[in-house]
Amino acid sequence: MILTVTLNAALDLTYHVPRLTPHASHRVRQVTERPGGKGLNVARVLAALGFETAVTGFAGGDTGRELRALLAADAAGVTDALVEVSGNTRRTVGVVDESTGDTTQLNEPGPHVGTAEWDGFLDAYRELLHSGTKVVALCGSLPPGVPVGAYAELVREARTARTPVLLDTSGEPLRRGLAARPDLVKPNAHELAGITGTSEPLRAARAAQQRGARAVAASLGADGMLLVTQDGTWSAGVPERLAGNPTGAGDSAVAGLLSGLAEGLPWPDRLARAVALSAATVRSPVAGEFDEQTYARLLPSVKVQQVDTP
Ligand SMILES: O=P(O)(O)OC[C@@]1(O)O[C@H](CO)[C@@H](O)[C@@H]1O
Repeated sequence: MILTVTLNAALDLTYHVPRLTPHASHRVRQVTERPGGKGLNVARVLAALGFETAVTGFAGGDTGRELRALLAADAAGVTDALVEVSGNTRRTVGVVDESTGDTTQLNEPGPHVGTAEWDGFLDAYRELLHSGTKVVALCGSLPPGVPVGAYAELVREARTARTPVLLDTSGEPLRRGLAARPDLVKPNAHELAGITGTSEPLRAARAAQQRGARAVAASLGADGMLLVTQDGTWSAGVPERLAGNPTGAGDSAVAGLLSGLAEGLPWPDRLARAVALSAATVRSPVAGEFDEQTYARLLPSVKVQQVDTP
């Protein structure tokens, strides 16, 4: 089983408008509601690919109930191992400007999580690690009340359980998480620059590796991905530019890397899967889903190149 953790799960609302203009009123052309937050997106993509997948994290209140009902109705069949919290699960709103394809994201902070709730989660997480979890991904922002070192703690628990662990977060939780030595981190270029102070992706990825990650997969938007590991360094991209909604493309990259890790594929094959899934997600109107035909078409055409190490 592949486990994903979303401490700050969300009900994702996506609005499509013909053109987004600040200070103006808009008619929304299309509305979608999905169970979201980064780890839920990763899990939904994995389940659609046929992997046995479970999600944990917090869910609570009316929004939490709605999120869980949507998850249960999803034909792909993600196992719900979310832990109840007293506060209300947040909503996130993505506004897609159809004239440019650009997306504006508005993310609520999430429910306050108390100390007893966090301790209860840790118990549930340990149990999941010891009951059939093959690989685990820790994804997204932290809700208020959860300690800033939470991911570092979850990485350490995974390492104690000898479960390979991937971390996808940003800022101080990422900085602290790195020091706990996760097997893989997946920052985007902005997040990577934020923690290393360098905007050149290769130098920044190596700096993140020196801070503790065994491997670093940096997503570089339309420029594809860069992967720095102890066995080699590779870059990969798709041979065409795709227009669409990029929200969730990074989560699909995580799904590609995780599935390859679970299957024991060589690093270049994991990277190819991540890049093709990420691009196919841009062609889907909402996060956590990908266009299957685009994925099947792109996967054989992904160019993975070894990067010479000086
Ligand atoms: O606030 P976070 O946890 O950083 O990000 C949450 C979020 O914006 O990320 C996903 C796209 O990656 C959306 O589905 C989701 O709601």
